[in-house]
Amino acid sequence: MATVPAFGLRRLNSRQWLHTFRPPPPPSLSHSLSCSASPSSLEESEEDTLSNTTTTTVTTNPNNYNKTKSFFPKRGQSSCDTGPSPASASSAASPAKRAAMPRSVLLYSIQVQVTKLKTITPHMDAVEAPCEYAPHCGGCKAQNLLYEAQFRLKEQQVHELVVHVGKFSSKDPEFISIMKPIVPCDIQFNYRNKSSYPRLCRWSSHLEIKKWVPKELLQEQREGADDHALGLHAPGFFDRVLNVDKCLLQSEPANRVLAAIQDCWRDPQLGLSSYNCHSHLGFLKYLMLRTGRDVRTGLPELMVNFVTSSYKPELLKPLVEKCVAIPEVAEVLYKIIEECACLKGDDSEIVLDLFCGTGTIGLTLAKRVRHVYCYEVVPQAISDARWNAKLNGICNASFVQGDLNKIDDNFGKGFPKPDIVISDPNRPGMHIKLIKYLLKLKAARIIYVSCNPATCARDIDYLCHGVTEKNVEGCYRLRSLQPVDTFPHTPHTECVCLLELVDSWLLSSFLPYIQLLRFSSRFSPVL
Ligand SMILES: C[S@@+](CC[C@H](N)C(=O)[O-])C[C@H]1O[C@@H](n2cnc3c(N)ncnc32)[C@H](O)[C@@H]1O
Repeated sequence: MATVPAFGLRRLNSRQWLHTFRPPPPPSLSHSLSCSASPSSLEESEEDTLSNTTTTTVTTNPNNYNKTKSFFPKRGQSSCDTGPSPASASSAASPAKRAAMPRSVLLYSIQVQVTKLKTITPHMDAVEAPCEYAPHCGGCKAQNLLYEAQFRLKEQQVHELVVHVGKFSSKDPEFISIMKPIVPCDIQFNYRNKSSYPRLCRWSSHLEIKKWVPKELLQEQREGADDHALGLHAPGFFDRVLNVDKCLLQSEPANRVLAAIQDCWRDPQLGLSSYNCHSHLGFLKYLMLRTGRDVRTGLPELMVNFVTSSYKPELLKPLVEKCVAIPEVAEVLYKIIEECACLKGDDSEIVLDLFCGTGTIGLTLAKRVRHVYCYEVVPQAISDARWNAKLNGICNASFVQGDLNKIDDNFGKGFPKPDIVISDPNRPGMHIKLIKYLLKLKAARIIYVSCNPATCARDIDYLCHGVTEKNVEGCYRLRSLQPVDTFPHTPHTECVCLLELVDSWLLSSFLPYIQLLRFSSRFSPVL
């Protein structure tokens, strides 16, 4: 991922994976990292000038990128770099910023040390974050950026990655029709249907002994406030939890359940203790809220999952009684996938659904195809997928549990050649073994769904252009790339890419002409 919009600042994430697959990009691909900085070594007048600009240039060559760099520049942090070349200065910085840059920045290597951070002028797209926890939580860092600016940045990010990492030319006239404009999210809040992730992730709702308190509230805390918290991880701490009564991203019903639990779980009469991850003492560990819909009735459903250190369901009974359920689901992504699949609808096609999770994509398509073969590594997801198929009365879907990073030559023997492959990997993207397999399989169409535009760009590059270092030839053509903003106020963007096998693309492009030729030759002896 190239840049993350936040507070008018831009951060360049680590692109460690590039080391493994590609040589570093040429210097022309460097981007700039914006941060407020006061170089203490510069003269007074220059310091003033520079602190009024907002730019310090740091090259994004992955070899130079310091993985431990924090999201925001920190006091005392220093970075050593060459000043922008006249070329990059002219392209990367606005004329106003360029004019404000001291000459030394343009001509010499500089070391910048951050001594003071101060917002001089808010970014023109800055808005007030609607969530009271935004300054402390860190879950949705882009909340105080105008939503329109958020999704434009995401669109630009996908575009840049597809050009620089995917090596598609933006000058190619066809590229304009391939790159679709981003689909913004209709629901900018309350869209999240799951509010719990692995332990180290800040988005888990945790019950832990260590309550994290913002600095300004420390006094209040010392004056006897409760030291237990149910909420989200404080940024950068695995053992501190910021108490949260409401999260604007999770669904309204999930918030109502959270409020009901917050209301009573500390009641001493219930005898509930929160878990301490250091001493391993305590009962309540995690709370997971998942919003969904009953597939038979379409009625809303909310799953509330308490993770405890021991099995004592009777202790949870009072909390369970407090919980209510009303859901919300966003289905736009599945509609786009279905459109891309362009199914004939005559029950003749075979679909291979890779990384199927609980089978949602495959099952959405199953009623219009001959058979769907689905693969997934998590056994529980496979049994849920089978259950989903049963509930929906779908008999033409098979689910296989297996690790797609460890496929061997036998992979593919269990199903006929698919017409369409759906691949929806998690953030690391597809393993090279799977890419090689797909290039050998040569299905007519691949729909690549991705939650990480960087690995998506890499994988479509491999599928279309091959991997020279590995002697692999690409055989697909990118037909469309649709970014979808499924997670407003966070840096995440989903992409749905349609790739067509070059042979079948040529055939479908020239088929009308071939038919015309045949038709003409039948009626015209000249041809
Ligand atoms: C982005 S989710 C896809 C979810 C699914 N397509 C859906 O719409 O619900 C990625 C899925 O890939 C699975 N996965 C991750 N690594 C895998 C691997 N090496 N082999 C097979 N499945 C894997 C994850 O468990 C997860 O369910």
